[in-house]
Amino acid sequence: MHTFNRIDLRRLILLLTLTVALFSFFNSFHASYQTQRDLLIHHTLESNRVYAAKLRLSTEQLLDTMRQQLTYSASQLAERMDQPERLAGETERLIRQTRHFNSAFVVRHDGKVLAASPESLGMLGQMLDSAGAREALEKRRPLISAPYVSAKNNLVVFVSQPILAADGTYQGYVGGSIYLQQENILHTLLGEHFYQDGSYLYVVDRNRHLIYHQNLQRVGETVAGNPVIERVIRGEAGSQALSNSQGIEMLAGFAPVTDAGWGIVAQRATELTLQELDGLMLNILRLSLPMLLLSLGGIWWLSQLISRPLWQLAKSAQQWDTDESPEQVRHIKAWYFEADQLKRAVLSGLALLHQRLGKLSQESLTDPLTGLSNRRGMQAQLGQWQRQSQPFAVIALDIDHFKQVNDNHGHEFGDRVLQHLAQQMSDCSRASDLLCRSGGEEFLMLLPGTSPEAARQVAERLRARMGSTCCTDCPSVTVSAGVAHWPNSAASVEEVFKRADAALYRAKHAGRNRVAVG
Ligand SMILES: Nc1nc2c(ncn2[C@@H]2O[C@H](COP(=O)(O)OP(=O)(O)OP(=O)(O)O)[C@@H](O)[C@H]2O)c(=O)[nH]1
Repeated sequence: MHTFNRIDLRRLILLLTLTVALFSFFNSFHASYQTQRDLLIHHTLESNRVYAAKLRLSTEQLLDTMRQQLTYSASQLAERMDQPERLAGETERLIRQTRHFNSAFVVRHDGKVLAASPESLGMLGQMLDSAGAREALEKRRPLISAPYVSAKNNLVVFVSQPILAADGTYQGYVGGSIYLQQENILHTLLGEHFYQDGSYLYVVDRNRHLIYHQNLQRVGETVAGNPVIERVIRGEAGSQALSNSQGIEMLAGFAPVTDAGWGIVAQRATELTLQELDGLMLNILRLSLPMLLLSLGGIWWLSQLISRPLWQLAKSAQQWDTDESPEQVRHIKAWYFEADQLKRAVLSGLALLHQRLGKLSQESLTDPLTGLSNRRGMQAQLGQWQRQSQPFAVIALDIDHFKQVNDNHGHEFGDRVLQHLAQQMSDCSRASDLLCRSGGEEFLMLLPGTSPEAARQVAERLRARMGSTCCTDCPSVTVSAGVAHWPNSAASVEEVFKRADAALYRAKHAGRNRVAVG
């Protein structure tokens, strides 16, 4: 019983295969998650890099067009610096026709504003002293200024072109302002590319000032400690995962606009990118679930199929001592090698066991000296006759003066006499009779379906044979016998044996070598 409390093979197989199956499933799920994650991050970085590079080209083209416009204006104005209407007309044209600038100016070499559009600015005739104006006057070459706060308190970037007379004399410059914190050409150019999926971009100048950002509040802000900005203002292009100035993980692509000293950064929050992955993995899980359940069912079924023969063999071990067990074992379907070998071994073991048990049981019911039944053997047979209400006669036999035989001729001789009597009993009886050595030199013959008289005759015949035929080298040995019958002599079986014993006692007392009927 104890062994059956232990975990069985089926559960072990189930445990093992389920562990392996679930481990493999989650391992491949995890690997798939990691691969998809890396792929998604790689794709986002790459698309942001390509996107930044594309906008860099667009921005460079825009700046180029602006310069061409201003170069054209400068060439038109070189000989007309003394014609205010022409100057005003040109600044107006720059604003209205090109739509590149929020305001346009023609400034004399000493900083005086000769023309300004829109007129509402009220700048005409003023002396400019802003950073952009000073820089343009000092450097006297085409310029894109760093962002600065203009005279009208706008955060601007100023693009200017020197006006040179035919002899090369510097006369001033013509330029346009881009108001960074208002609708401007950069918004038109960059804003239309703004993604709706959480991607966004910004532009910084060489001093890390934001000159374009979707959030206008941030324009003009200086961003420090951002590795991508550091790289892009060094002139590098590429992509990088980073933690931005607000501590948010970002996937950024970047490209420098070298001429202007600007850097364009396109980025998307890593978390937003990976949100797609959660949905993707859930989908994978949902799609693979039916297969997983099917596999688990298969594992359960297979584990049962594999363990069943061994379990049946193990269970049969509880009943190996019964006569039915070989038949039960034979019916076990041992469909694979090990189970088949075990079944064969069990069957041959069982055959041997039953043979031994049979022999042992035979030996336990038999008297070893004479080969007749002993008392236990006789009881077994008697029980059967009683159940069948089978009448029988009893002959109780006892060798006369057997002690003397032993004393005079030795114990071995005595044994041979006992064997001889057994032989004679056998010769005088039928196959259905039960012959038994019930004690030392006491014997019983049970004769089923035999009348008291017929039994007496058998006893008489036996007595006569013993008297005349003993061993060749020994004096004649006689026997006395008492006969009784069940149910004629007594109602109970115990009583009928007593009756036979009593008859034997009488035969002894009457002089031995005779038969008495009880
Ligand atoms: N050789 C031999 N002798 C046995 C065996 N079993 C019992 N005996 C002997 O049988 C003898 C029986 O003696 P008793 O019971 O005195 O009976 P008896 O000498 O036959 O005398 P009565 O029965 O009165 O004729 C004893 O001496 C036992 O030792 C046996 O297996 N072999």
